[in-house]
Amino acid sequence: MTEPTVLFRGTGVTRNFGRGKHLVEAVKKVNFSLGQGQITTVVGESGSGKSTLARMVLRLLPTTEGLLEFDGRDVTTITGPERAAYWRDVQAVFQDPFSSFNQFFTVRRLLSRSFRLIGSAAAGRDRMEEALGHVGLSGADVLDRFPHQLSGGQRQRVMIARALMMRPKLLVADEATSMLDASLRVNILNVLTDLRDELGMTILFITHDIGQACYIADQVLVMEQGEMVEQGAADQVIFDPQHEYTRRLLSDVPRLTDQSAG
Ligand SMILES: Nc1ncnc2c1ncn2[C@@H]1O[C@H](COP(=O)(O)OP(=O)(O)OP(=O)(O)O)[C@@H](O)[C@H]1O
Repeated sequence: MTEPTVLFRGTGVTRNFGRGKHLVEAVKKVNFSLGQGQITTVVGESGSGKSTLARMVLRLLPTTEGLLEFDGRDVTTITGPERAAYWRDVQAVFQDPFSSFNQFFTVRRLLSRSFRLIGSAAAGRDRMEEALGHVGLSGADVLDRFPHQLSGGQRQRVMIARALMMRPKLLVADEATSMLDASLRVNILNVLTDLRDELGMTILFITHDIGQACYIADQVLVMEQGEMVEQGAADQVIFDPQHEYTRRLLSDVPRLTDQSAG
């Protein structure tokens, strides 16, 4: 198989919090790349630095050290209009879809807020329908509903649609399925693999659950206490893990090894 084009590359990426006795090295000199059109998952236990890494990729958190390159450009310290443009190309979906919703806004109103970034209301409406279609929802079904009238899975699909309206090149999903029950979780994972297969979307998927990581990933990055202890093609990491920590994570989900995860 030919190597995919690299869309995002992190080199020596480091993030510390606090100092002196209170220093926390949340992410330590991590090197990784995200292949265009691939799903890369970052997996690790709570506190391993996954969200900190995701927030640096999203440029929501400055790096302490290291280089971030997107589409061949150094984006490590971009600010102002350059960063605003970056946030169109790189969109995020977070854990709790409820928290991002104003309970008194319909889905239509929530999604309409992106229109000004798209240019015109007419173009925005087209994109809204298109984006809802990509996540398997129809406007007629959800646009006039309020958040409490949607299931958790529908809410998360609306949030993915909102991100897709910007036609991002990279979608970062940080524990985007962890508040959903198992069947809805698989449904969202399938939405993400469809986005990869149909749109060629590049996805960075963050999870503490190696079962989910393996279910959707092309590439798996394993983090332990701020370090990236293992990375490789999903099959290689699942069936021939090199690091003890990865083996331990995998041993918690024995059924994975017969590829029946879900
Ligand atoms: N703003 C902050 N100030 C101080 N320490 C922080 C901050 N954010 C994260 N940390 C610390 O950095 C380390 C990594 O945290 P991070 O949230 O990135 O881990 P995680 O793998 O995403 O965990 P979880 O799955 O629980 O979200 C932890 O020790 C955490 O306490």
